[in-house]
Amino acid sequence: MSYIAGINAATQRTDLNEILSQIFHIAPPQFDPTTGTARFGYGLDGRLFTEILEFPRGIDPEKSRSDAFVKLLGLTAIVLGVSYFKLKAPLAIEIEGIPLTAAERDFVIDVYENGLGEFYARNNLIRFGRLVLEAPEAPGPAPGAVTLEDRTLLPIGGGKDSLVSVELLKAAGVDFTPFAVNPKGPILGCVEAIDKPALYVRRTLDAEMIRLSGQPGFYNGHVPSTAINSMIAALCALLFGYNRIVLSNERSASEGNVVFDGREANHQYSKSLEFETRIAAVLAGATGGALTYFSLLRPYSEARIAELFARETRYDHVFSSCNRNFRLSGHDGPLWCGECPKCHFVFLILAPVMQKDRLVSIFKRNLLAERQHEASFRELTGLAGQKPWECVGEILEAAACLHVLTGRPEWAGDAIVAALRDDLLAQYGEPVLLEAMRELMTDSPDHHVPAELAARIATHAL
Ligand SMILES: CC(=O)N[C@H]1[C@@H](OP(=O)(O)OP(=O)(O)OC[C@H]2O[C@@H](n3ccc(=O)[nH]c3=O)[C@H](O)[C@@H]2O)O[C@H](CO)[C@@H](O)[C@@H]1O[C@H](C)C(=O)N[C@@H](C)C(=O)N[C@@H](CCC(=O)O)C(=O)O
Ligand SMILES: Nc1ncnc2c1ncn2[C@@H]1O[C@H](COP(=O)(O)OP(=O)(O)OP(=O)(O)O)[C@@H](O)[C@H]1O
Repeated sequence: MSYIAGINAATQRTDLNEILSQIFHIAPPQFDPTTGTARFGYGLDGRLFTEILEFPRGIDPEKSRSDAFVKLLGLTAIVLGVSYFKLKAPLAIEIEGIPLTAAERDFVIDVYENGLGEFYARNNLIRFGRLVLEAPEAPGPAPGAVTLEDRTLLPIGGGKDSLVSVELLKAAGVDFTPFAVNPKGPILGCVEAIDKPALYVRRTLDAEMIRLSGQPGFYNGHVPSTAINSMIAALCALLFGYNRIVLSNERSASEGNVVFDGREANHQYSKSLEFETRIAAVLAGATGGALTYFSLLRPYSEARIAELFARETRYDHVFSSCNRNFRLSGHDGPLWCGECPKCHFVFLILAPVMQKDRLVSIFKRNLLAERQHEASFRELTGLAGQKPWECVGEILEAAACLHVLTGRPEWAGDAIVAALRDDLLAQYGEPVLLEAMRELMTDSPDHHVPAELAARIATHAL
């Protein structure tokens, strides 16, 4: 199929001439060290948008003038741009005044292609390999090195994963500063329980972009939030002196949801090992190797993280993995909605490793006893449909956990466990489910945790 025909065949909602004539414009960002405010400007289809980041006060203006900070501010402008780009998803992206090396161009294309993979798949938009990026070329490979203090910034998401990192770092004797963008609900509750001073950034998206999203003529969809939060963390690292950003992304996040347009589209792409490798290289390149970025939990499956989480009870009534808590407009419902695939998945992986009454007291109900969720659990375990577009673990992981419960007297009679038991055995067979569970509890060597830290962590995670 020709280039034009390929676009034509798959862009059903947008007229071909319109896409070809549109350009997404990214303006040079501005940063004011006295107020700690960064402003990012975008243009699309005759409209201008502005996104604002507000950092803590007390910034040394010299730090914001370093080549490395200027470079990362530019890259952040580009990464934050995905929210505005997605309104029309044109093929051309024009970047003004932000020079890029070849490696940075590849990174940007990766964010705009694979980072938006779910968005393209769900809107049936053919964009992979077709985006045209116009940006000034950076004269040299990278700015000079910056000096950063030997300190760790730990992004906190309010869920179990970053709390497992908290406990592993504490056990290994590594000090850290909790970090969050737009902290609310469970994030604030977790940071209070962690009991360390935190670093917070306020992020304000352009209200007009939010209003237009999904209106006639405008697309809406998922954006790579971990890429966005990571770039904001990197700016904080340079402004406040941290040489290490430690993520809490599990190995299960590397599994995609569907194959679309010849590629795997992954809801959690910017939590994957592939993205971690790319962003770590870009951050190191921009800082002369001073800033490192890795996920402490990469060796672990979600099932293994659940087992590590269950060892500590102090977060039981403050944490939540339910994404309804993190809507921009806020959320005044319970910590766990109990209705979404993420609630179902987290309940399922905690059940084999937690006392039943403890788990039920966290969720305030027994989700495995509620028959109305059967379809959702069937999707999670691969008995129906596709892996949900949510932050859930691998299909076989969910199936193996459910199978474990069929052998536990306290769970075996619950409606979902009883309803899925025979279908799981018929679909996978017991040897596959048992082997999957053994493999899920075996730590993967495929990670970027520095060797010395990995060895210390492994001792505590035994
Ligand atoms: C909280 C949440 O899950 N939001 C997703 C949801 O958006 P919704 O409309 O229900 O609420 P809001 O988040 O308040 O969004 C309002 C509108 O604003 C747009 N928007 C939001 C944030 C942003 O950075 N850019 C934006 O343009 C949004 O599109 C709405 O129009 O559904 C959206 C569409 O599918 C999702 O894009 C929202 O997801 C948020 C961006 C988000 O922060 N999600 C994380 C909780 C999340 O999914 N994390 C993944 C990791 C993904 C990754 O690759 O890093 C995970 O934990 O696995
Ligand atoms: N608002 C935020 N600010 C900063 N970092 C965040 C924010 N939300 C999520 N993160 C980080 O992004 C990564 C992915 O978030 P994710 O939601 O998977 O983790 P979590 O909330 O710790 O655990 P769970 O999977 O149980 O929700 C984690 O490293 C998390 O700490």
